[in-house]
Amino acid sequence: MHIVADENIPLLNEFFADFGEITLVEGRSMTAADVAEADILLVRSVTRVDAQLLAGSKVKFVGTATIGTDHIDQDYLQDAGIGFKSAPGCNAQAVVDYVLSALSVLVDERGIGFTDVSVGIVGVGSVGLLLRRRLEEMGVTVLAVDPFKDPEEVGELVTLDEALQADVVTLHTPLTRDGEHPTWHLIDQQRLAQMKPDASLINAGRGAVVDNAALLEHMQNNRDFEAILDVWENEPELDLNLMHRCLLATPHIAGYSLDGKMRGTEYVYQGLCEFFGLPVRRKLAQFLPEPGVKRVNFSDQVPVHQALRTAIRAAYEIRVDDGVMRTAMKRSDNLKATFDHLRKNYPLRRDIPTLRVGVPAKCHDLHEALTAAGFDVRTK
Ligand SMILES: NC(=O)C1=CN([C@@H]2O[C@H](COP(=O)(O)OP(=O)(O)OC[C@H]3O[C@@H](n4cnc5c(N)ncnc54)[C@H](O)[C@@H]3O)[C@@H](O)[C@H]2O)C=CC1
Ligand SMILES: O=C(O)C(=O)[C@H](O)COP(=O)(O)O
Repeated sequence: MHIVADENIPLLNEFFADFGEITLVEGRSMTAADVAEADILLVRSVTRVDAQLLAGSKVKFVGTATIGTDHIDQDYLQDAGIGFKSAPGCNAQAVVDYVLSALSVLVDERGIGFTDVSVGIVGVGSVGLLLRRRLEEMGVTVLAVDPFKDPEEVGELVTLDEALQADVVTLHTPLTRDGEHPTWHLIDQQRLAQMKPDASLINAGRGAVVDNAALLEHMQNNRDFEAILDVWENEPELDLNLMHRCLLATPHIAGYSLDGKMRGTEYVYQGLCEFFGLPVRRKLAQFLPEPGVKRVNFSDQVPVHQALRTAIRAAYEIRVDDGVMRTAMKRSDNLKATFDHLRKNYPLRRDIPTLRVGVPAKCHDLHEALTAAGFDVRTK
């Protein structure tokens, strides 16, 4: 069989070489000519997969190594009898780590602790639910909203109006344009006006869930309002004025831990095996390397809040990604290419649970707080 795959999918040979020859293609510029002779198409979020790309091709199966599926015309795939598999939850942990790192910066900026803020979570799926569990175990007040979920399964839910009253609102919905509760421009001028004037908005979902022009205008009129954006309306195009006004800005890398990306490949491989009725022979654990940073130790002198933010930032330091993006954009004469270059050349990062943290046996509060945040805590 012939496989055409986005060149940015990791472990392609390790997982898929047994299926046939693999041709690598640049995902964003993939054309119908690239896929015409393919039996299997493997993509990431930057390839629009629809009739325009696939009509007349031999493609029997499409896999996307991503959580999001807004780039896939699933109705077309179904009508055309083409198999499909995405990677639900593959990088949820990485996005949670991103939000925890962002929160650590926000509370530092305000000279407060994690438990001094309330967090509104919009969308309580893989990412939102994991985030909710981590935050609540850390003692943070959460106001969660999800019109499609049952509180029996995801915990107490509030209305969007109520969630928007939180100190920090973080968005984890898919991008949808129709149905009962579409998310396109869910956060618009009116909703922004409902938020506290000194609130913070985090978007690590999809750019167009926020009306970016309205957000910039809102921030120009409310100097204490902060935004942390990983995703941008119309990316890889970017409104530089919006980026400059954001407290933290990153190039759609919230989910880019090595664990998350490789897990995405594994989930698609499993879907492909199922589709063709073949046994699953490969497992991610065969290929994941040892973490670069393996252990952080704390003494009994460190306050819990300080240990938490140090450990979170040892695992993932959002300010580095923010700095790299700002510098690259400043020097760039092609913003779209720079945005994609930053993503393609993203440095190695591991999920929080891969970091072992040593704490003295007598420090029960510290043990509890770090465990709540997801670390592999050991007493020493
Ligand atoms: N920045 C990044 O690198 C990444 C971004 N994402 C984005 O994050 C999104 C969420 O990821 P998951 O939690 O894994 O997806 P999921 O599908 O597990 O959960 C999404 C949740 O949003 C809810 N939802 C839908 N419409 C809503 C609305 N109008 N209001 C409130 N809730 C609504 C759904 O009911 C569902 O529970 C993905 O669709 C993807 O677009 C995902 C991974 C990485
Ligand atoms: O999984 C998702 O959904 C994401 O947003 C991915 O992290 C995006 O990564 P790319 O597919 O654009 O490389």
